[in-house]
Amino acid sequence: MGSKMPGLVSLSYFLGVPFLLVLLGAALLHWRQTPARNKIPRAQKRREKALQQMEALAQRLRQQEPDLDPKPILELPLLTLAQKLQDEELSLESVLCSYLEQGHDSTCGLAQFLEKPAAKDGIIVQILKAQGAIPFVKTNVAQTLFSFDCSNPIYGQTLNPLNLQKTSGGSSGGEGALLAGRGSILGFGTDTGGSIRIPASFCGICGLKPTGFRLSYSGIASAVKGKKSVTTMAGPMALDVESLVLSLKVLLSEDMHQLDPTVPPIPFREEVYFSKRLLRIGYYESDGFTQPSPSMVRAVRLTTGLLQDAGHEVIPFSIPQIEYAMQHLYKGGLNADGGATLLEKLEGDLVDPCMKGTVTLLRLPDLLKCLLARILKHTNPRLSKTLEELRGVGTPKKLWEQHSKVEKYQHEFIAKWRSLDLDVLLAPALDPAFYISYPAKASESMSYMGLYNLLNFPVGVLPVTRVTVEDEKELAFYKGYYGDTFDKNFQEAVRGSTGLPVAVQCIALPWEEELCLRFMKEVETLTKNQKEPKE
Ligand SMILES: CCCCCCCCCCCCCCCCCC(=O)NCCO
Repeated sequence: MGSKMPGLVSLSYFLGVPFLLVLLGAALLHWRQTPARNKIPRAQKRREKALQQMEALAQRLRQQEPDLDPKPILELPLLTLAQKLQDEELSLESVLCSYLEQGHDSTCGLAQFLEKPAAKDGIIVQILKAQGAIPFVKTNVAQTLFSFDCSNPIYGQTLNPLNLQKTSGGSSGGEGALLAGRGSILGFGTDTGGSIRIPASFCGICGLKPTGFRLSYSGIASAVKGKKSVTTMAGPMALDVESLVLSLKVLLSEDMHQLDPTVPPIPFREEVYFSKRLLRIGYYESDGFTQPSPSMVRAVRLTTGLLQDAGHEVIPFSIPQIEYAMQHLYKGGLNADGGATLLEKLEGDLVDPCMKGTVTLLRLPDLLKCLLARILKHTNPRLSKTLEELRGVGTPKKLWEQHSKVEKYQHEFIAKWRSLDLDVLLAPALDPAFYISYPAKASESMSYMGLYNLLNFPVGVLPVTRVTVEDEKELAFYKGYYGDTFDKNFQEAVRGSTGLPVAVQCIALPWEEELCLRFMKEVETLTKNQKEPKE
């Protein structure tokens, strides 16, 4: 320091103090503008170190307990495991999670969110910890969470443990892969368009997207906050329905409302979950927007058949105005700000391939979006409409109009449901797992999932069958409803999936999580008793 000062003094003597100040200002500005992506190598080194530490600990445990076989423990349903822990048959340190946890980054795959460790635990984490859960890992997500792939420039792509050429799905794909690989027994994700349900479906596990605000969302990192017409929700992912039930029971304790009074004080209603009343079940095989894969149709047919044999009534249902709901209400609501918030979070970052298409379109000047939308109107109507919606709603008045259109649609949907006197609804889940990089290319197919974020209904996903050779053969004739590139990409995305899990969605009206889970349990019991399909 001492030797530098005389240099500075003599420099100021020759160049003058103002020049030095300008120089200092420029250096300061440069320091402030250091792109967020510069933090990525440091995060990668931290992960490398953490993996090495984990390996060393595992090695030590193997030496200390050479006879320990964790498989039978990790295969246990959460309920049995909890019982064994209570009875002190087991003393196990394990369990979950991907939310704000004190001292840890929650990056959403964004460089801007690196090196900003949470000051305290989020509310879900607080309650789970208080009940004895031990969060042990944070899992990978899609950059910004606005994708149903699971890849970001910091930690890379998460693969599907059931087929390494396929994605685990996303955005909560790290949880899906970890659970499917029996590396955990309970995980948590967030869902704006299927982010809990798609990884569950692609990886053959169970997931629940509750009604918005039934669980606290406080202390969950998010790239885009403030959107009201499409509800984002936190929810559990696990190996079976009972585990989802247990986690919900724990979370819906008095603590949840005390810690976050914006959450309604509705405890878990056991009487609804354990009711044996026969159900009136609506169902559909296609949403009318994305032609389902052959295995999606077969999964619904198989399940309705079993439900009917068990004495339930099944009634065909059709989705009202699906194109309007997905194109205008869902996409328009998700991008009401013209993508400004999302683009802001990507400033100075590398853009992951799973986000490139959306980001490129969002970055186009408004005039160009408008022009392209017109040009593509007849040749690619879906892309044309997307471009229109990506322009944003424009004014606060238009935003309120958008909100009220969503409310109107919700009520129309409920009126249709009520006119058929339905208890619950059965629908295809999006699957089988896509090849890597295909979620971005076949984004329209998330219509099966996004609809229920728009409606804000609770939905659970569970596997019911696996893709057969017959399903694969039938896929060769897939045309799609629009015959556009999205449809062609969907057909390519789901190819080569023989043996991979196929799920269904179990849907209930808002705040009816217990009924939704009861329906899931019924489907799980009936389909588990089925013979495995011939591959
Ligand atoms: C040439 C390709 C153009 C693609 C344009 C796509 C425009 C936007 C389409 C909207 C797709 C939205 C996907 C959202 C997935 C949300 C996943 C999710 O649930 N995330 C959880 C966040 O909490």
